[in-house]
Amino acid sequence: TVPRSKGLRDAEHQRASRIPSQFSQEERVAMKESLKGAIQIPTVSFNPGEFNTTALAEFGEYMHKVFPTVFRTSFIQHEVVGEYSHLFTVQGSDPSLQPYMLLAHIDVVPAPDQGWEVPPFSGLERDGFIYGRGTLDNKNSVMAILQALELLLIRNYIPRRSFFIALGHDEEIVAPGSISAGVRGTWGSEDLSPPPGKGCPARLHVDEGSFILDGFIPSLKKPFAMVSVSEKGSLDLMMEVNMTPGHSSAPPKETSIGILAAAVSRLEQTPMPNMFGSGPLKMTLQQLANEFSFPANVIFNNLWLFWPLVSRLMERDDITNALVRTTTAVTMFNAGIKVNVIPPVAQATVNFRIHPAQTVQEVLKLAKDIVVDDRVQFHVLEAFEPLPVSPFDDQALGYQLIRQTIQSVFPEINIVAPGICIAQTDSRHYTNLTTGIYRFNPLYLQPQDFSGIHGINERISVQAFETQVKFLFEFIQNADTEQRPVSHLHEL
Ligand SMILES: CCCCCCCC/C=C\CCCCCCCC(=O)N[C@@H](CC(N)=O)C(=O)O
Ligand SMILES: [Zn+2]
Ligand SMILES: [Zn+2]
Repeated sequence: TVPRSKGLRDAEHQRASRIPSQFSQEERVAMKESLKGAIQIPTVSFNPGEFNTTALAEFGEYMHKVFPTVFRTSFIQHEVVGEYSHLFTVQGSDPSLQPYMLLAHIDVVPAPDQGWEVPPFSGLERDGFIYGRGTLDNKNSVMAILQALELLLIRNYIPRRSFFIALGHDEEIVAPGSISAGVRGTWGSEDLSPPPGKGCPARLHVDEGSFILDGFIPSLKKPFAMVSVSEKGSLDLMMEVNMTPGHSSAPPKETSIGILAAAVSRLEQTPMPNMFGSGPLKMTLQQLANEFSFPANVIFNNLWLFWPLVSRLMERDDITNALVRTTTAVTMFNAGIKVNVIPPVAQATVNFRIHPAQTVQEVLKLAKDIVVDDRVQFHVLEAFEPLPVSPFDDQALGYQLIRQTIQSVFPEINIVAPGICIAQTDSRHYTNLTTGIYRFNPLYLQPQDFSGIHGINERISVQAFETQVKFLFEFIQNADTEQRPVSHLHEL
């Protein structure tokens, strides 16, 4: 017989208080319409201090309108932080259980119309998909978290474990002093230590930053859930060349633009070293090894022998290349004042995403050694070291809760593997609060969908959004456990 594992709760308790994640047709229509309404509010972050404040204020009112029960429940405290971020404190019935935090962000990156099949802030539904900026990054999470809570409350749910919902308005802005995630203002300044009365630091923390990945690795037969237990660092480096302006009829051998363009070209043509094998990727691939078809399964089960081949193969694709090295992206270039004036200054900004085996300083030095031109000045605009790896063993409550919820909501997914987020998330601001920081969006993601994030035709299927709500509906209840989850039920 299958030994009855205590699991997260014993069966009797689960049956007595578990609320099934089944939604009426009316609720399903309402949740997708709520997401569409959220997408239609253009909460765009442009640059530090440059937000669409009208849209951000409108979004705050919109949440009140579509989630009335959340806002009128006595054990839920809502605070506006930094004018446009929102912190919900959901007080559980058992104060001995450490709280956790769900994180998402309201702001989105700009979306020029060109290239979009539908206007990027229309929220139009087409062929089962809702299109718009923020459908994957990250209004889907904002709305799914609040929608799940609203549906639970309507069903008289009372949480045992307290939790926070932190909805930031400046996640897409990387700037010194920004109050990313909005909660920083609540928790205090840099140290993020919770003020009195906010309870003990969060026990775990779930944010955007990975997905159920489908089709990212050739010869990997089926999709798998990657829970990002760390994230790459970042370095925003502004390079500048200054020269005496003059008449373009008698130009110098090189202008500031030419000097800087050559420096930038050298950076682009000299990739940072391949660090395969010195980060979480090797562990991810080892967990996936038996999911690959022959001969890949032999290769990934013998990385001690085949790692040089694998590291080279990973370089071929932009996304998997981002897993094996620090990436270099020249994202801004500004220079010149008039066609007949020698340009006094040229500036280029390079966005490095730092592999966990490197540091900001190492990347900065490598960049200087590649540019090798004293006329190019280096200005560090913003930098974050790669994050520490969060625990993902059987005793790691956060990881196991995510894993358990994946297995119940996505029974077809039989691999849940730890990995690294190639982008940055607001979770980097919370390392003072917990070591259990996990990044996972309960959505299938295919490579073509990834190109919609910060790109064109960002979209989410209606079904995927409904399942995301279901995941959170289940996760919040699963988090009520007071025991450590059993990560492996005994098989027959
Ligand atoms: C071995 C398996 C293959 C792994 C493939 C990974 C595919 C990509 C998966 C997830 C990437 C996560 C992207 C969503 C989060 C993006 C959050 C974001 O845009 N952050 C900003 C924040 C900022 N302003 O810095 C960013 O620029 O990173
Ligand atoms: Zn995001
Ligand atoms: Zn983003």
